[in-house]
Amino acid sequence: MSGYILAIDQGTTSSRAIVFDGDMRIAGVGQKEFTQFYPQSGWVEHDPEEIWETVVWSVKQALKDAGVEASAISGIGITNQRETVVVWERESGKPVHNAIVWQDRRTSSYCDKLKHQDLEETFTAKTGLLLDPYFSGTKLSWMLSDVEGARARAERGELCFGTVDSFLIWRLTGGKSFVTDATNASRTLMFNIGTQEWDAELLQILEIPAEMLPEVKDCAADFGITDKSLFGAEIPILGVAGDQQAATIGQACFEPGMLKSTYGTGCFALLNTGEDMVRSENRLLTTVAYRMDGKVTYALEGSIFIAGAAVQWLRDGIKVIKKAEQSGDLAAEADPTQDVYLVPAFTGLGAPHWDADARAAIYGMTRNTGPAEFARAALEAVCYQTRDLLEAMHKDWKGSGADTVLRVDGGMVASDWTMQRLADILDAPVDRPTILETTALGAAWLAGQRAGVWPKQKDFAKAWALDTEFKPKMDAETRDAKLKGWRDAVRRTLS
Ligand SMILES: Nc1ncnc2c1ncn2[C@@H]1O[C@H](COP(=O)(O)OP(=O)(O)O)[C@@H](O)[C@H]1O
Ligand SMILES: O=P(O)(O)OC[C@H](O)CO
Repeated sequence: MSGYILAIDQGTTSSRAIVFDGDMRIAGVGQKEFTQFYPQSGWVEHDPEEIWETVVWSVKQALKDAGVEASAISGIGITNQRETVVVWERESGKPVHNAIVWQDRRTSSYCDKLKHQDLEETFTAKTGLLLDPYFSGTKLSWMLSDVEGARARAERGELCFGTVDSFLIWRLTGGKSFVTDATNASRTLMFNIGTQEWDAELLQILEIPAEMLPEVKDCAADFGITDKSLFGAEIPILGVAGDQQAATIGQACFEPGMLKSTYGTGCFALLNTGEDMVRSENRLLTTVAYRMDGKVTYALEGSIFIAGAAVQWLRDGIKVIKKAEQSGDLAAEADPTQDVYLVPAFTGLGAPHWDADARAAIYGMTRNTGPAEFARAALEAVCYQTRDLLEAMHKDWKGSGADTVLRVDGGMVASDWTMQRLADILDAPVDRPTILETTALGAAWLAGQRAGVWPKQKDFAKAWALDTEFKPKMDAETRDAKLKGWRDAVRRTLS
């Protein structure tokens, strides 16, 4: 069998497919952006058909780029934007509504209502999550209430719910497999992360019929076989994980205490806590890092909604840069005597504040403030927020090893300026690996080791290679003053 593995990385702004060779090196890539719909303030939707088309296109392109036939692929690993809700007809596979994206805040008042009924603790105890519109459950509930006839159809078993992985597998297998994995299930607000089952009580509260939920499998499992008509050969789907969990795997954070942070549209830091379901006292999430051979490894997660999205705002919103790559150089030109802070609560604030109603603000502007200070403030905001998450993690995690370095990945880590500033603000080293497509690599590894063509966990971890270690250089006085300024700015922004 060849060692070629195909990873499908279905992200928030684009679909990507990567063919890896037997030495786990990238052999071919296909990538396509798709449309973001903003039907109302705070609402974000995707067209599932467009997601599907961009995935199929990307896979074909990646195979072409690698010069490899589908028959040479030993297995597929799928990773995806998490929490995003798709509902489709069981008969036809047709979606009944646009996908409601993880960033969408439309269920904010529904979450408040559940909180006022004192239900947050019930959800947190079972799912490790909080009552925030971010997660799938209240979004699915909204779809069943607001799409005409949907709840009755779901009760009759005519509709399927899935996160994006389930929808893609359904389509890839010609409707033969209706499955998900434990990491994606753990983000829905309906899955009990202790018992590893859909939770009847939570489904009842959210008024969701169990008939519409997929079977939950390990991250490395037999998820189905692709329909031959799609790529010219049947390929087994052998690995699935939500994108942040796939990045944790791709970064080989397999030991308790190991920590990664991914800087894409948002930023998500995951700390491996091993078999311990650590309950946060600092508003972090308890979630499934991965489930292999029926054994669950848990993580503490800090989720920040805006990271690279702040760079997009510099580019598309206030137009101070033309390309994301320019943000670091512009920030480096900023006047060091100006203390300008951006609190990027464009869609509320995630961990550790969970303030859905806060909105972004800039503080400390003078007549001399210009594009360079905006760029620095946007990039520094990501660093400060990471520091807030890591401080919360250190308080929650009593095990050893949480002082270890942070492994980083995602589009934003290409910026040396940002990574150096991150190390300075954290006062800790930041490690950037040679392979920045860590998310895709994690999904590919799940499939590759399952197919028996890639190394098992220990040898895979040994293959992790450092590109650059950013060491802190900022003096303590400067850092403390900056952190104080940031905390003041956040306090003034909270709703
Ligand atoms: N050199 C750079 N400096 C700063 N930000 C960057 C740079 N390159 C890309 N980005 C940001 O990274 C994000 C894309 O990262 P990616 O991991 O592909 O995200 P996603 O998976 O969420 O679509 C974009 O928001 C972009 O603005
Ligand atoms: O698409 P990304 O990389 O921004 O990741 C989105 C997360 O999975 C949302 O929880």
